[in-house]
Amino acid sequence: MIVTAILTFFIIGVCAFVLNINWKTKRLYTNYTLIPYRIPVLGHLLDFLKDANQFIFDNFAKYGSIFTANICGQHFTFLLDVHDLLTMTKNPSLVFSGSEMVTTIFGSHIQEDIAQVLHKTIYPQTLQRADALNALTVRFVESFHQSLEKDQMSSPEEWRQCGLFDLCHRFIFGASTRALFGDIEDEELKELETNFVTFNDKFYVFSRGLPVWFYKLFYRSAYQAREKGIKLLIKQRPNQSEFITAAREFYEGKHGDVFSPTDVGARMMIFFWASLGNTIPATFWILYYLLTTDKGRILEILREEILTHGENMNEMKVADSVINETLRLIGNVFLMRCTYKEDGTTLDLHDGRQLHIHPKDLVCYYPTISHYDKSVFPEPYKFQYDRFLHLNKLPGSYMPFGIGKSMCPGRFFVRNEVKTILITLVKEIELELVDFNYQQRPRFRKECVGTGVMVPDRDVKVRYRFKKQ
Ligand code: HEM
Repeated sequence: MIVTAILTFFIIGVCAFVLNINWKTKRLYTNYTLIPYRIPVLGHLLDFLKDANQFIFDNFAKYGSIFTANICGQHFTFLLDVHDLLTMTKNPSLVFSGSEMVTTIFGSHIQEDIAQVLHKTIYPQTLQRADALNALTVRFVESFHQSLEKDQMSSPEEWRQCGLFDLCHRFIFGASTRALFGDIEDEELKELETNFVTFNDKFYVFSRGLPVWFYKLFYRSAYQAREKGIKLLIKQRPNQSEFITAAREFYEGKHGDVFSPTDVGARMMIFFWASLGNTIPATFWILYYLLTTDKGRILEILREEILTHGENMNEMKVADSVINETLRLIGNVFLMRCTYKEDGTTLDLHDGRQLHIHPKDLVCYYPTISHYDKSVFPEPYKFQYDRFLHLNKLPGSYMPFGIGKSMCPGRFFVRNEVKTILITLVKEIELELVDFNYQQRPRFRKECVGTGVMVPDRDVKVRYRFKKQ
């Protein structure tokens, strides 16, 4: 009798459990796969933190171009066929989902209407308009050369040995920060730099959108570094760029009642990180591929290009192709959208199917999938410096800077920064690898996936010296 009762309870329990899962799965994901997970509450979090790139590629191979992951209760539907991308980005009910993310990463909430003003007015006028971009580039070049001269004076013509990543950091950090934020005293710049490095090292954890208490408890020094950086950026400096001036005026003037000084500092922190966090590793990979491919022959080709066209950056087509090809290989971002419509929204997919997006679920495109698609980019794992040289326009499946409304507004500036460094390298500096061992080459830091560009897991030894003029 007792055995029968226990068995009955057991069977009812199992049925209820199975029915509940099925019901939930059916209700939410008709026709699409919610990937099974073993750990309740966390869902796929650990797989995702360990190696999100592998997680996506594995599930793409297993389930095809649409599947849903559960990360701590948040559903991410990956929509990985490039033919469905425009359906996603052009759907008026889907909006850029960065606001919550930005809140956790930088501690500053950004409302959709403010984001629109930035994208429609401030970014185009101050980072993309030719004369504003030109002025910003000139500031970068001046600052960059000032720091080079200091370095050169310390021991002219001597070889200096360092890490390639460290060198790129030195090339970019001060020059970019001063070009954007104005004349920062050396000491304050140093302080900003220390805090940037600490926060940036753990940036990937902040980008996973976990609750604030988690960061305060487990990532205390990175959290504090962010707060110190925000404090340092509240202050205005002379000669700040048109971009920073316009953004500050917008926050402090029109929205002065909404934004406290700390909020403005946090907004500045977003621009500060955005201008450096991807640029430094991208420059590292560009120089790494130039130094390790074809025994430095591409640097020779670049030298010829620069000698032929002077220093006209718009004419540096080989440099553009090198930058594009590097970003194809290392560009790494999640393009995410969500809907706030109560009944969600439905996407009509290219193959005739429909995908319903529930409110608060995230839809996510991962451009790395198309960057490594051999039907678009033959021999996708190979660095081919001239791959983009013969294309009139960039292919639709190439998007290291994002797509649509939220596309990176700094994409023109970063090209000019890199070209400044390339011009200097071919004209003024000799740079070479030291004891390079291909077996111990840098790989991508697996845990940093999705934050913009892949970060190298180790540095590469180089030496450099200034050429005799
Ligand atoms: C290789 C270097 C860079 C890469 C790969 C890169 C990539 C990106 C990506 C993928 C986004 C988000 C797009 C989206 O989610 O749809 C973004 C946003 C942004 N980037 Fe860049 N970026 C780079 C350099 C820069 C630089 C130098 C600046 C300097 C001003 C900059 C300023 C910004 C800003 C302000 C945003 C936020 C736009 C918003 O308000 O939504 N970026 N970037």
